[in-house]
Amino acid sequence: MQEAHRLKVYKFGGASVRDAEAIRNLARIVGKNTPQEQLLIVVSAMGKTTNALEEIFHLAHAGQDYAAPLTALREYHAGVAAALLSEAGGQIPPSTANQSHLANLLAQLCEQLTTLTPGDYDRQYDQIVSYGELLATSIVAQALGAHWLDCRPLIRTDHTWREGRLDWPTTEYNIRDEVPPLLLTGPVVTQGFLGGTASGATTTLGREGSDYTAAIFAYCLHAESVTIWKDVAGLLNADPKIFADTVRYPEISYQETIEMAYYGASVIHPKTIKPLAVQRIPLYVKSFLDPTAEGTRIGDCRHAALAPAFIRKADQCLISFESKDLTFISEENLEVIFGALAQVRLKINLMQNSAISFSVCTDFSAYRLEKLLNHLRDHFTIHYNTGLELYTIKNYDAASIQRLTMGRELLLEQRTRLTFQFVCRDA
Ligand SMILES: Nc1ncnc2c1ncn2[C@@H]1O[C@H](COP(=O)(O)OP(=O)(O)O)[C@@H](O)[C@H]1O
Ligand SMILES: N[C@@H](CC(=O)OP(=O)(O)O)C(=O)O
Repeated sequence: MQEAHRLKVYKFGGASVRDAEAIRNLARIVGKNTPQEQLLIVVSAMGKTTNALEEIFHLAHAGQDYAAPLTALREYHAGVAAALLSEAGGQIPPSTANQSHLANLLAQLCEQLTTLTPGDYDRQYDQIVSYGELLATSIVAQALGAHWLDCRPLIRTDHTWREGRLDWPTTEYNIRDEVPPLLLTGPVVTQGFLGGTASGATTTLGREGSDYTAAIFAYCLHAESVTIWKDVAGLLNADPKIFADTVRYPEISYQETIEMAYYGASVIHPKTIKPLAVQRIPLYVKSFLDPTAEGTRIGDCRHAALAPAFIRKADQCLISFESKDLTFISEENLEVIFGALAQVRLKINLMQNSAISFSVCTDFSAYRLEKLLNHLRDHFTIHYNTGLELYTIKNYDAASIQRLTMGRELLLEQRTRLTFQFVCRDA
């Protein structure tokens, strides 16, 4: 077995491959690599394709007409592929094999949509929504003249549809067996977000899970570094789409980053950091709009006190459970509540206990909430509020709390030495 030395892993998300010009920009970034460096390129679905596929799947599963969004999706991908070929000025050789690869994938998607059956929503979701990454990588591999690698037989997961849990030993064995020889022949392009079960069904790793895929490959191949190319200057102290006056962290530790991702900083998928930290592989967050700019280095470092970080999680639900007979919330009650939350797969973002009531803040899902109520309404009196926001300030000070809480009615508030969190109504 050959070891991949001096391997870099690049991850390009939806925004960086949203149209032909974006893919040409990607090709310029990749072209800066020296021949001594091997490159594995992980690519997400183009633009908002995953949302479009979710909508198509939802309509198809409900037996409704999905022809219009499916046509739009086909034309979008075929249009980008055609633009890359026609405007390549001879740089990208048209390959019949690759053109038919894309056409085959589109035909497979159409075919699979006609075979959906009632029920079994999450499993069928994965079989359809995964086409976003398959299509995008087909186009990008063609544009780069790179090898197209199907990651699904390599990244082995269990049957937790829409959030496949990794079988690390099998995945590591598969990747180390298959990928190093391919890397010797030039850049390899593969899909983010996808995995496969032992029986060959497709799984997905959770929305925005392509960053995690990059970390999985980097871990298994002992990569030198991972770079995720984003539309921002690096890891900032807040999402610039929500907060004004953001500052960039030039360097930040794995631990700070994992906490920011956990609290909801959507720039990095929360599962990305651990595999990299275990092997001390640095993670660079860089701007595909300004590729030579410094960006952020995430690694094993010590740094001075960081500027407070502001994180908002929207679309939250606050659920409170009260014992029906004024008995205290006990460990036995909590066991029942936690068990039910795990069963319906509602994740706790914040929790608080008082004498006869226990409150949890979770991402809102009407379907999962209904299932939870069915499980627990005989045991507890349950109240819930939807349309809420959860704010977290990491490394807070008085001024940052004042800035964020001013004029807001707080429904729940909690602070530790370094973290201040509150739930309030959606502005
Ligand atoms: N702390 C943060 N620093 C930088 N960007 C952030 C932060 N929190 C949220 N974001 C958002 O993350 C976006 C980039 O992540 P994402 O949309 O997942 O990229 P992609 O899908 O292209 O991989 C930015 O456009 C920004 O709005
Ligand atoms: N395409 C998937 C996976 C992903 O990670 O996408 P992005 O890298 O664009 O966030 C999603 O939208 O959830």
